[in-house]
Amino acid sequence: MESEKKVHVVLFPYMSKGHMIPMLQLARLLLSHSFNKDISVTVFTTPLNRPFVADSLSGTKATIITLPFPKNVPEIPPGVECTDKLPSISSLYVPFTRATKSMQPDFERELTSLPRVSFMVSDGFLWWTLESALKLGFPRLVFLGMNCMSPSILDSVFKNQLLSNVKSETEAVAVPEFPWIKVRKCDFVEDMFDTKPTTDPGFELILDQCASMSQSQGIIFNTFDDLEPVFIDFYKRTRELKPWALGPLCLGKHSLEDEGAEKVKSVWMKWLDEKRDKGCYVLYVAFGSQSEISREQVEEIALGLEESKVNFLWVVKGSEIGKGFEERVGERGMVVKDEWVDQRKILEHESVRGFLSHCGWNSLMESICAEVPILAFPVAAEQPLNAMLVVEELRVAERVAAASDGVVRRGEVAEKVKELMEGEKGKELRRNVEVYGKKAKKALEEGVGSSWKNLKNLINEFCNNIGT
Ligand SMILES: O=c1ccn([C@@H]2O[C@H](COP(=O)(O)OP(=O)(O)O[C@H]3O[C@H](CO)[C@@H](O)[C@H](O)[C@H]3O)[C@@H](O)[C@H]2O)c(=O)[nH]1
Repeated sequence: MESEKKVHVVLFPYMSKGHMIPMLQLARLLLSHSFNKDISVTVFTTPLNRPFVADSLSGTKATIITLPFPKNVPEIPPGVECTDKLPSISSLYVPFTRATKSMQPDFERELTSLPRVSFMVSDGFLWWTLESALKLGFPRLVFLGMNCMSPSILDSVFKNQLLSNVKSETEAVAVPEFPWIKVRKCDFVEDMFDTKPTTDPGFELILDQCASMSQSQGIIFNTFDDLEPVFIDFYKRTRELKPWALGPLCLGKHSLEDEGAEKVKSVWMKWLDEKRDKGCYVLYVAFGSQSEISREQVEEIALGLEESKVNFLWVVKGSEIGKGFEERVGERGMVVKDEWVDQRKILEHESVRGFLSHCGWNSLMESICAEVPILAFPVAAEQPLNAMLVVEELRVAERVAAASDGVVRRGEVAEKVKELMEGEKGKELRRNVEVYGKKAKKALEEGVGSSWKNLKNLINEFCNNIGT
């Protein structure tokens, strides 16, 4: 049977844009790799996520299978199948994620009707997919959409209970494995360093995810060898779970739409064109697909941008900005509210010279690839660790400092924004990010790039040397 000779990869992304996007980029990368004649890819998702998945995979031969999302889950409003639609991600992440396990029987039924699976890449949050892989006899690789440094630091903080006895939020403690790196309590999700009863639902979920991860056959990082060699090497030397650096995934072939004739231009792209034509530089401001920022913080950012006097494009999700702001900044600023923008295209625009970012890993990778220096404004999750990587290790970013109440004040925003866009520091960061941007492109160069070769090796390792 012909299908028996082929490499068949199953991908199962978590239902959150920040996780789906890099996994779908991985699908494109697999299908455009020079083994493409031998590779087929099946992506699992749910009905309401299907349009986004299909759009992201347009023009490829990927097969999409939808599984019904669990119904009647207490706390999860009907019709919510993606975390960006949750009324609160911080309080509903656990029940939402737990509910996905009810998809397991349907998932396994579908798998048994598919051609033999060579290996599966599933999101680390979907811990139960390992059971399915073991039951049906194929390898599972785990994907978190992260870099290699952040989970390495998180592991150390957690295992060594590094911050458990530290009272101050801002006291810096050295990480034993990487002593030049200092962590502070305020850089971690509340309570993650305290020992908890194993009955705590959030803690229980993490334990299940970690157990499933450690029994998997490998872990894929959205990074590349030249970006964080120390951390990738550390992971290789000290972990049983084999790391595969395959990024930057955002540099895989864009959709056909991107390559073909230009669609109708959005108002913000036209606005960027106008700024370029007038020789003006623009700061891009965005906080990812779903971040929850307090009203007070949004207001401070707005006033800081106003005070900075720079041109800016601000993509806002689910937040209200104080009255009169847009009128006051006039032509200098554009605010895009609750709309999906093509962030990669914005970052690649000639007028964009800086990125005020919440430090989601996809955003940082996209900024590095577009050679745009960053003003790091971490908000949640592993973002403060990502900020450390880009600020302290790579020196492609500057970081805003929060006041003692955790809020970053307008004056700080204004000062750092000006420095990034017009100051000496901004110039230095731009020089550095240009170097990494070039290395990023090299990593995926066909036949020679480190990530290109890593992907080839991964396919060979799990598919009995097909294509060599
Ligand atoms: O209007 C929009 C909004 C977002 N994006 C894209 O959406 C992705 C957002 O990803 P990311 O920057 O990583 O932010 P989050 O959505 O917050 O991502 C979650 O997932 C990431 C990967 O695991 C983590 O690093 C973050 O901390 C976590 O919040 C990026 O590719 C953006 O280009 C758009 O294209 N248009």
